[in-house]
Amino acid sequence: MSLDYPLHKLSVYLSDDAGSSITLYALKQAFVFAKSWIPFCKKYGLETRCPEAYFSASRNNDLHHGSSTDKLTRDNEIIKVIKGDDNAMNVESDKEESESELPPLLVYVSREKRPSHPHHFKAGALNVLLRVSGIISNAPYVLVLDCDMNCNDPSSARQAMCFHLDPHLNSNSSFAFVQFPQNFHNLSKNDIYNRQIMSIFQFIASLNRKYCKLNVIANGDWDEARFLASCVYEKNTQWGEQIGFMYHSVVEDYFTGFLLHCKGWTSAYYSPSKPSFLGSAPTNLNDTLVQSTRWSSGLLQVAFSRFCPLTYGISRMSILQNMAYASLAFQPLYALPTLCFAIIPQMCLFNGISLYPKVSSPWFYVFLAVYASSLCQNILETLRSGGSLRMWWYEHRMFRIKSVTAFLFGCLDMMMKLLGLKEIEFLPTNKVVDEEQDVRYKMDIFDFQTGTTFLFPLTTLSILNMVSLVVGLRRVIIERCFDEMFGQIFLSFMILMISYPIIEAMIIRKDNGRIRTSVTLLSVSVLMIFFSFKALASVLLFNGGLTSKLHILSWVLIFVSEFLLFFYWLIGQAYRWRPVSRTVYPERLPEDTELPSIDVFRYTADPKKEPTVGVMNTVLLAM
Ligand SMILES: O=c1ccn([C@@H]2O[C@H](COP(=O)(O)OP(=O)(O)O[C@H]3O[C@H](CO)[C@@H](O)[C@H](O)[C@H]3O)[C@@H](O)[C@H]2O)c(=O)[nH]1
Ligand SMILES: [Mn+2]
Repeated sequence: MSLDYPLHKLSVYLSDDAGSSITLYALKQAFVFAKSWIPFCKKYGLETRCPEAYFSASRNNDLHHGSSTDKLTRDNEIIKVIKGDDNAMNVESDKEESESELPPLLVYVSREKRPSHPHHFKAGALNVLLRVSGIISNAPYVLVLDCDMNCNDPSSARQAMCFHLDPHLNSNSSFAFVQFPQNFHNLSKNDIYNRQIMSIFQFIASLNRKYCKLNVIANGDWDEARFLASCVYEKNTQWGEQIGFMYHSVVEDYFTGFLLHCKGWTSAYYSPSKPSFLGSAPTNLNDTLVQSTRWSSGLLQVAFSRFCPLTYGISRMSILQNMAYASLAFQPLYALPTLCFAIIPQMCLFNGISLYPKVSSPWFYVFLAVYASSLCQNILETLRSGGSLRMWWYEHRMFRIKSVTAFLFGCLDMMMKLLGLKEIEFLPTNKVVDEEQDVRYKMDIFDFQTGTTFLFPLTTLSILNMVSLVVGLRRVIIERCFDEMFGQIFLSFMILMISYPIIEAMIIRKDNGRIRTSVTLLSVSVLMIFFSFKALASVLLFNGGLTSKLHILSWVLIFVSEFLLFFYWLIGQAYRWRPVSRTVYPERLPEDTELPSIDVFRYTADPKKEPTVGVMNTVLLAM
């Protein structure tokens, strides 16, 4: 609300998927607060206008806390307002202030959700806001902000308008959106979970609106707005398929952007040195992996559909842009080669089978060159973007960890979906910061308080690598076959270096963030069963000939994995071109520019709550 923009041209909509009375109450308080806060910001030219960020920076929390306790005491009244459908509309207006001083229009929307109707998560919430705002303010531009993001630069909307109003950029009215990079306010110096390298950006979309502005506010006729926010409204319509934000995938930002680009819309990527918006990144392993799993499933939903970038996009956009979309869509498949590299060479080392060329052979240097050059490329990129070697190492570690967990579960989700066994869901990330976990994050200590499903692959692979390295080294010393086995020993060693925090958390650590002994025991048992089964099969089924068959199979798998990695590397090259080819810097708008109006969308959801049944309110809080 305190954007540096003509206030009567802004309308702020809050979608509350949790249908929570506290949110509604907080919104009312926010409006009251805004009446004094906005003039205060303007008078003193504050740059940080998100009250929470401002007060935490100045360590003056009194005002903030004062208002929140008052929130709590008046809670019951608000629940009545929310539940009683008839009283839901609540118009508050303060006639004493002159029009230009009034805070922007503020609207609370809690859409109707019923288990029998898919609500399509965030994209569904956005589309409801598109429709409801269409009959209230119907601005030609929309600014979309997640609940865990805040505006860091009050002039951001003006800056974005520079692109939209630029006659050169928008010469044939095909300019759709300006995207800002995701920046976070809660990262630690080294960011062990590596959220910084995130590369999915969205924020401002201007879409054709289907509605013309009705004077809902004056008439007090809310039936239309209620109907638009009801769960039956979209039945047998093109919403989510042709109109609004797209439903096909849980990464609706990626998919909607992809389709807009396919349809010939253009966009700008704008990354000013002072970040325009700041969000909250997950700061523990569990949240990071939950989020990555959702993204992996959502990306594969696109990759394995008729919208696969490599087929659908190839004729509709430039080859580089298409490669960038494709490399993201297929990224979760990294799980497969990564798993092969973490299991097969180690099993072979354990059994004394050599997979890679001898150190003395010239072919060895081909492998070495490929491996070293890809590492060097990554290191250089991290250093060039202002990172350190240590950051590269954390990034590298986190990518491997995600490959064998989140990416893997994304692949499994997708397989179950293809087999019709499961629907993919949008599990919102946790928004509550756990003090203890936060302390560990700031000290670069991993927090392994997460489900066994996520931990099991990590512990099992670490133990497998540990055992095979020890057995392998023993064999090398006894049989003197260092030359043949060097590749595999080196690989196991690297994996163990990457897994160091996992091993430490299994064996040494005693704090709450350690890995539970039960998980370690489970991994050990599964490995023991696996090894004894192999020995048994070798004797009973193959008369001891299993080793040679395994040798061939291992070779094939490693070859396929190397090939897949090369394929990813190749399509991933397009990314490296993107910042250069798409970053444009806006010029300042002339002082007398007539600015268009903007509808600001914010939306929240309660991850722990079941879909709200039957709650449907569109509350006009202020005008
Ligand atoms: O049923 C839902 C689920 C989510 N949300 C909202 O969607 C936003 C994003 O959810 P969050 O839990 O913060 O997920 P993130 O992983 O942080 O979101 C990232 O990934 C999403 C795609 O998966 C993108 O839409 C987001 O812009 C991007 O920040 C939040 O405002 C939620 O309140 C809803 O309104 N309804
Ligand atoms: Mn978020």
